[in-house]
Parts: sequence; C-alpha cells; structure tokens
Amino acid sequence: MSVKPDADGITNETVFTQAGPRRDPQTGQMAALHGRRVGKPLRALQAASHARLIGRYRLALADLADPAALFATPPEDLALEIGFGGGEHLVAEAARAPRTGFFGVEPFLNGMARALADIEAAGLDNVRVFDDDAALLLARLPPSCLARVDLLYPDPWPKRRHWRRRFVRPDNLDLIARALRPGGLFRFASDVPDYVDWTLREVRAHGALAWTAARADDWRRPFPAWPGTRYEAKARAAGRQATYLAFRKG
Ligand SMILES: C[S@@+](CC[C@H](N)C(=O)[O-])C[C@H]1O[C@@H](n2cnc3c(N)ncnc32)[C@H](O)[C@@H]1O
Repeated sequence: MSVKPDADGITNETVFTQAGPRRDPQTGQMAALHGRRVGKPLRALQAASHARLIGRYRLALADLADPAALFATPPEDLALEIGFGGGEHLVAEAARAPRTGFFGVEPFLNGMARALADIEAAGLDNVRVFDDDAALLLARLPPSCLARVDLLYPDPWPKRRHWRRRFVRPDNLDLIARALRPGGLFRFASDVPDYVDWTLREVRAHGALAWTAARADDWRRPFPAWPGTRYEAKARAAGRQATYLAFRKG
C-alpha cells in the first residue's frame, strides 16, 4: 500500500474500514468518516478529563429537534463548526459571542479531549459537541435553524481516488443549505488550492449558496475577528497561503 503510516502505524486507509457503514435510523443519513479517530493514547489525566466532560457537553442526536433548548440560556443564534480539530477557533468564537449557541463536531478523540478541557477552563456554557460525522448532526437539525456553518481546513484528500471523501460534495451541501437559515453563511477556509477550486465549483453547481466575494481581499483576508486555527498556523509556518470563502444562502 502506498499510504504512509503515521507514528502510531495507522493509515487513513486502515481507519476508513474500522467502523463500517452506519446509518441513522431516524433520518436515513449514512455516517462517512474517513479520517483517524484516535491518535496517541490519551494520558491518564486527559482520559479522565475527557470521560468527565464528554457527558456534560456532548449532545444527543435525539435532542436536536429543538436545538436551542440544549443551552441553559436560550441563544439568539446557532452556529456549527465542522471538524474543529483542537477547538481553538470554536472556543475563541464561543467566548467572543456568548449569546450564540455553538455546535462543534470533531470525531478525533485527541482533539475532542483538548477542546473539552479548554471549554471547561473558559467557563463556556454556549457550546455543545458531537464526536461523529457532522452529516449525522446536520441531517437531524430542523431546517433553517443555523446562522453559520464553518468548515475550516477540512481534510484535503489530495489523491484523485480519494476526492469522493471530501466533505464538500453535493449530499453534504444539501444538508448545509437545508440547515442554514436564509441569509446564513457557509464559511470555508483552506490552504490547498485544489480544494478551494473544487469547493467553488461544487457550491456553484449546487446552486443554493452564493459566493459573497466582491474583491480579491474578500478571499485573501481572513474572516472578521478571525482567531485562526491550528492547521492554519501550520500552513503559514510552511509558507502556504490560505483562501477564505463565504457563501450566503438566498
Ligand atoms: C485538517 S483538520 C483541521 C482541524 C481544524 N479545523 C483546524 O483548522 O485546525 C480536519 C478535521 O476534520 C475532522 N473531520 C473529518 N471528517 C469529519 C466529518 N465527517 N465530520 C466532522 N469532522 C470531520 C477531522 O477529524 C480533523 O480533525
């Protein structure tokens, strides 16, 4: 096999087949997770912290019929971040907008453990997390309930035979467009030019979301009040330029 294993000897290919196909019996939505779910084993303290906090912040799909009710204080808006990694952007945004309820999705255990610790340390009560395929959550949300969906530095899957694993594809765009309210934003950032072009093509072909850019700075500059993400910092350190795309639901 040509795929290089990481330090743990795990390849994306091996993990791809681990969970097998799963379907949400209520919505019929298939889960399609293609990345790693576990990295280095958590240290004992991290594992204990994750075990304590996941029950406090994890949402149940069954509760999504009334998503605002998941928050102690009824939020003015709801937002979703897909694949939050270590949660740096999610935590910063939730602290900046305490009247918005944030759903953060991340199936990678190590990222979730880190984010949960930061959510607790920041005393945030406007964040709920989900540790599986974001498509499962999107399919359960009522239509037109989200003000924003962020997909920041998604796994690029550069090889042609893996392109179908990219999160931006017609069925997921259907789910995103359905969950956004009219005027709501889908924001995408990437340092992979091919995935940027791919996203522009897929969203244009889909038709429900319009690119908001009027000038080059709109896609060259980060989004307003942008705290950055860990992958973005890595990309910058390696000299790679990012592109920021915002699409509005009509
Ligand atoms: C390249 S990382 C970027 C993490 C973070 N957004 C950042 O910029 O630092 C992409 C993340 O998306 C997550 N991911 C992959 N497929 C996903 C899916 N179907 N639903 C939710 N998250 C997913 C991965 O576990 C991974 O942590």
